[in-house]
Amino acid sequence: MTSTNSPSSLFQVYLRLRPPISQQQDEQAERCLTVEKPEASQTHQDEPDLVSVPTHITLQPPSDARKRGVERFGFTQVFDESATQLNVFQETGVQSLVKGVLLEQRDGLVATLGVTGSGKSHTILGSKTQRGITQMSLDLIFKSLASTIKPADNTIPPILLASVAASDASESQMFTAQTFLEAVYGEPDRGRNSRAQTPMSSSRAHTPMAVWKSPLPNPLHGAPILNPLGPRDLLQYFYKTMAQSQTNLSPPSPRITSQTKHSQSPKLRNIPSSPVESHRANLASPTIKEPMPALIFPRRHMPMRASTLPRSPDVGHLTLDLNPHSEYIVLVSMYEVYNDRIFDLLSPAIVPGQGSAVSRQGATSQKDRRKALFFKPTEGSQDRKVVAGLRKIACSTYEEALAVLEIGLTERKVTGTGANSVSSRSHGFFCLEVKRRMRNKKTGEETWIGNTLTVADLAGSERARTAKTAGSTLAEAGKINESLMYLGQCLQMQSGLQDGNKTAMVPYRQCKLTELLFSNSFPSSSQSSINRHPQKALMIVTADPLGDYNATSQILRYSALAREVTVPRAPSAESILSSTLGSRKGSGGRHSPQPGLAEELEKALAEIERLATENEKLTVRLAEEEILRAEMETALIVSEDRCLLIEQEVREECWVEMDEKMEQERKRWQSAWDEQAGHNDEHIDKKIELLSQGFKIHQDPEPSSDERVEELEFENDQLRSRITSLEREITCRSPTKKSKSKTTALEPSRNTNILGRESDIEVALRRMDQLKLADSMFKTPSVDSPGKKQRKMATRKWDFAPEDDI
Ligand SMILES: Nc1ncnc2c1ncn2[C@@H]1O[C@H](COP(=O)(O)OP(=O)(O)OP(=O)(O)O)[C@@H](O)[C@H]1O
Repeated sequence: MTSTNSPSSLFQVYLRLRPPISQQQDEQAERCLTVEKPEASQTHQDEPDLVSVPTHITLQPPSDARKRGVERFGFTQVFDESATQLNVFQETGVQSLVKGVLLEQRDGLVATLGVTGSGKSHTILGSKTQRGITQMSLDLIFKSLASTIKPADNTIPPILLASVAASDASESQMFTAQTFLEAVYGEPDRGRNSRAQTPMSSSRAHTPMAVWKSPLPNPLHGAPILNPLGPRDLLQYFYKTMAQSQTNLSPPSPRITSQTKHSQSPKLRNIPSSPVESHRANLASPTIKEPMPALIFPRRHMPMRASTLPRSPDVGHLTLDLNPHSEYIVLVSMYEVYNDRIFDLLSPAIVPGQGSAVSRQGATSQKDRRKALFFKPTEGSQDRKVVAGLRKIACSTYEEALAVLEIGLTERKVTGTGANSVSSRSHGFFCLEVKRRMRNKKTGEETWIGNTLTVADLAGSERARTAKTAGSTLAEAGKINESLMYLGQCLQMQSGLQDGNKTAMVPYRQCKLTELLFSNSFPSSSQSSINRHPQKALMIVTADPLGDYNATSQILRYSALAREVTVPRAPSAESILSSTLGSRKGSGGRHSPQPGLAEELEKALAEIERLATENEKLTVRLAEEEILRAEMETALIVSEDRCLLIEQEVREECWVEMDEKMEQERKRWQSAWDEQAGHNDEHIDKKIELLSQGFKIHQDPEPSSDERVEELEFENDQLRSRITSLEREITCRSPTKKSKSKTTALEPSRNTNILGRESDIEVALRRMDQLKLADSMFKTPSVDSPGKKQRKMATRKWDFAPEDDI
């Protein structure tokens, strides 16, 4: 087993066991973790002569599980359930990390890793009664800086912040806590007192915040627009204000010289006391024309509960001695790694025109609206990677810092509500940066340099895969599993390698989480960074001894500095035999084995011994194979998640592509259709034109009355002659009806007046029809078939049917 206290490890790894939440849980659950008693040689690193600390635990598989080997894990130190928050703070060496930040120009990093519910947040952020590592570190920093942190009224003047911002290498935006808290809560004085609730409070934020350019109208009611105090803005503003009032300062150089920056100078008395005032003055000033970017925060309503702020454990006795003549400033920033991207927790999501709450789910239903930040070396930080573009809040009191922390935590919670779990959807990073004013003795230029203590609360390795349905939930679960797997690989590599190999061998560039945790752990290779020390880091792994065996063993395998598999020794055959013989002796009082029997017994014993050893070896191998299999299973799950993600992305891409093609095709068809319709219209228009040209409407001239009379007389004559011919015909055909018909036919002809003629004609026509009908009825159907006759009748019917029916 490798040494668990290797100074060459990039991370010191501690294990903390969580006490049972209730007595019932303690009684019912099966315990899988046991802390081994410390060996004499295992002593605490800071107090080698005094304390022996436990460093190993054994993980016992549950009784109902298949036969598995007992695993033994080694850590820098193991804290059992009785360990207090202060024990953990002191014995993990967080104090030495703070010392590194304040005095040794060394970054520090504390991270917690563990299964959901194992106590990560409790360790890092505490509870309503107990402070966590973050609060204790903050308190220690502020207590140590008490004599140096100025001014006395705790108001950071803009000029001071401007000079800090000017020398900041991370392209950040800086606010004073007063300004920031005023933006969030709307009451300038509340932030000065302790507004901070316990970080464990369950309050939820409203809307992720929106950034707007001043002087655009504010779309959110009651939300103030504030000066963000970017370095350039601040300096520009400062010099412009100076010029406007009474000073004759020259334009700013990138570095601020000592003569320009004495806030106590009488020349600077008219500087607005806060950035809010600065901004108001700026807006009021006719000489300053450039619109400055501004920030909108939806107001929050959180009850002030100073009395509930936990004050214990107290870390006053750990205070560090600093040079009282140095000047320091504390900057708090927070970010989270969500879906392998970095987001600022103190910056709002950009949701223009939206004043209501926007959940993470809502945001991710399209794309995450927040701007992802880069972790990179910058112009001012060539050899050290920084998260660029963060919002940093300058805090002058412990309470202010806690209030800012509370806001960031609330943002993290809110953004995590898209799925079911709140805290485990992202890895949270809280950065406490302490900068010291430095002056170049030769040039008189001054700058602020500093280091950061980062506290990271990593997402729990819960069974996210059971919740991976689709979309953002799937992506979240996949990314968490993936990042934790890479972290496990890095931790395993870092503990087993010598210093020289580490940069090359630790695979920390695989995801954002490992990049953030490991990038600054290696000594810098650049010439310019002779003074930069690699960061000092520690990992606190939390575990519930009564929790799920599989999840716990996976985390322990990822994180332990050393690991081995042991098999519980079966009682040896000899001991069984001797005990059996002993018992026989005891019962019978006499024992005299025969020599042949004894020999046989010896042989059997030897054989049993051999078999037992072989069995033991095989069991160890089996256990190792089991572990390998479990690791492979994890890798497989991660790969499956990845495949699903890729598949989903490909599907989405295909969908988008198909949509585009369909749209193109639709447009093509539409234009062809329009073109064709145009042609048709043109064609028809031409035809109509041609036809209209060809048509000449002819109207007969109205006949004169004489002509009309003549015409009628002519018709009359014709009809009369026709009648005559018809009468003649009738007379020829039917002699019996001759006289009658003659009488009937001739009767009207006797009527000689003109009116009588018309009725004669009518009568004649009616008779003709009757004759036609009679004629057809009397026709002999000799040759025609009945079918034909029927058809004829039908035809007649057809002839007589009213026109509408036809
Ligand atoms: N050392 C401890 N002493 C007392 N209570 C504890 C301790 N550790 C954890 N707890 C309690 O256990 C519960 C779960 O702990 P916590 O919320 O810290 O888990 P977590 O690992 O952060 O879970 P998640 O990943 O879901 O955020 C809380 O109620 C917490 O107060």
